[in-house]
Amino acid sequence: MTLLTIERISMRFGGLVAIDNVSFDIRAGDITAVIGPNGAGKTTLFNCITGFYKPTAGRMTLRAEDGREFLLEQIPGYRIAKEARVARTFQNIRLFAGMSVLENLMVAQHNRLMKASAFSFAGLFGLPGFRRAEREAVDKAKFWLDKLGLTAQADDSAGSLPYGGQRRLEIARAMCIDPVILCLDEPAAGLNPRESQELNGLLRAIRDEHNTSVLLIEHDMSVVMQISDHIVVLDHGKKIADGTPDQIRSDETVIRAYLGEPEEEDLPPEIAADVAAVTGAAATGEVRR
Ligand SMILES: Nc1ncnc2c1ncn2[C@@H]1O[C@H](COP(=O)(O)OP(=O)(O)OP(=O)(O)O)[C@@H](O)[C@H]1O
Repeated sequence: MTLLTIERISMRFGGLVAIDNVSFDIRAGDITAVIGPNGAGKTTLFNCITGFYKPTAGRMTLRAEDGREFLLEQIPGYRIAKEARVARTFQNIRLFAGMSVLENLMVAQHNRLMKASAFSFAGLFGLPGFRRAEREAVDKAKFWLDKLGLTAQADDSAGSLPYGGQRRLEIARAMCIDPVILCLDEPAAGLNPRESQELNGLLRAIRDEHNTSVLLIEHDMSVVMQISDHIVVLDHGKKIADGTPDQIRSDETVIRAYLGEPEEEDLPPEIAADVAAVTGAAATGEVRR
């Protein structure tokens, strides 16, 4: 079933066209990756889907399980998280650094708690409905702390967690809104190989056990190729390919976008490794442009 249809989305910044007429579908239950060289428009596309930007043109239709449809380009950003249940993390981590790890997860459930407190009255007097909602919020926070291996740090300040822990906390916070789509902007950035493997397992579990589809931007091709069901490739704001990891690996246009036109000199090792991961070629000096 198609969960989100992106139709002819464009985003201009003055004279610069960051996204140019891009269309694709996100199926329910898939891990979809958006990849492409630097400046391809990945983050801009993410910002459009999650309501941080309003696209200059195009339509994004999210179909909820209950049959409701949300036109994401039309509704205010806060409703995209609250009602359409599209959650995100950021390329540069954005936690409440001075709050505890547990408090960060409680803040994420603020909307639900405010409603249960009848916007303060039931909360002030500790009425049963509010107390139940509060217990459920704590239980949910504890569930995700456990799932992400952060239980022992629950009372530590979020800012004191090591980098990998902060990345996991951002995912836990996003999961506390029970998202239908979890949008992750470079979740493997800065992780070591072990943490990167753990992330793969976590994202598969989120897809398989929590009825949440995953949309990720990622430069780490070992993550993308191992876990994605569907890959969309952008280059200079345009979609140049869309398919399974195997289809993307052998797509000539994608190989050219990463490789450039053939020349004699060797690629720098870090680019050669990226190209090799996309194409399946050996990550050595034999990859040339
Ligand atoms: N707010 C903005 N104002 C002006 N130009 C912008 C803005 N945001 C992005 N751009 C431009 O849009 C283009 C696409 O940028 P974007 O960050 O979406 O690419 P990206 O694929 O995410 O790149 P990277 O992999 O380096 O993060 C770039 O040329 C960028 O400079």
